[in-house]
Amino acid sequence: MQTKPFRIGTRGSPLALAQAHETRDRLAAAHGLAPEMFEVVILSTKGDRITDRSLAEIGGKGLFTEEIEQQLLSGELDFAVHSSKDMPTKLPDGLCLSAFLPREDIRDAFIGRTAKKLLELPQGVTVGSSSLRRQALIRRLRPDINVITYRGQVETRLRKLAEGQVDATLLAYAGLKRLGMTDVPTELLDPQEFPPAPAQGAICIESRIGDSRINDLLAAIDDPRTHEAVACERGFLATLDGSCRTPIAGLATSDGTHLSFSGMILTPDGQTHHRVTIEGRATDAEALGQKAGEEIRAKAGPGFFASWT
Ligand SMILES: NCc1[nH]cc(CCC(=O)O)c1CC(=O)O
Repeated sequence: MQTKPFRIGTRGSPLALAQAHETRDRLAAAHGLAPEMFEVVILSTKGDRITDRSLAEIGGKGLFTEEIEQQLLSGELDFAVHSSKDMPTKLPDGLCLSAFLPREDIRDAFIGRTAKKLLELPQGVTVGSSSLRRQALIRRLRPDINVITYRGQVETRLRKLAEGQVDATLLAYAGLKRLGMTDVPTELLDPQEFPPAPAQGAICIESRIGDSRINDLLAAIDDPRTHEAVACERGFLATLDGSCRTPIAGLATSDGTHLSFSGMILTPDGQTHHRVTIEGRATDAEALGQKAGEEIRAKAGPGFFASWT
């Protein structure tokens, strides 16, 4: 029997902590354990420390996970909680994403200081976003807008907005909901026009491959439909993106038997885009995502990526 608390690794941002606490509470409930049986261990990552440059510039997504993964591999942590969206498609040897919590709302939220909607912004105003996908989607719908790179925790971004550094920004509605900030968005964007990032809104748990004691514990809170959807979206991402420099959107839904996916890639200026849709069996989720990736790559042609990467 487990006597020492399980050690859960997480970043220290308010959103990361909310996600770790939700995971702890679900595990405690599923197994009839006291919350004290789970110790939340906060780690600072390079991605948290460097906030003045875009992620693509400083080396991509691994920056939010490196330190945590080292401690998983060395056995100092039992498992780690992340936003699936922040996870590189290739994990270090020995680690896997073993469970996904039921997905939150997948939509992007628009937060306008003056205009309440993206299409109602006056000509030429400034919108802040650090996401290549959001930048390209904004430029596609509003080529007149000045999009600037804008990083930091949710709270920092909202403060910069309130101070007038930008006229509007975009954030994942899922994160705002988890922080209890449902009144912050002034518009929720239509996922057809403004499709989310692969894996947006899904919390995942990373653990050691073959650690059956921990993986059995985690299996009790895995949501299979979210797991399948995210596997498909990550398959799509992995097929397309080695560099983190391509604006990519993708969303799958699974009913447990059937899965449908739609994906989109854009040029950074938003002036060219391609879409793909695919349907199939939920058990083939990852392969379907990869197939969609191959199809959209063929549609776009070699010149598409060569034009800026
Ligand atoms: N890269 C930051 C990040 N990673 C996950 C979320 C939101 C929560 C989620 O998508 O699960 C955010 C902030 C944002 O995009 O607004």
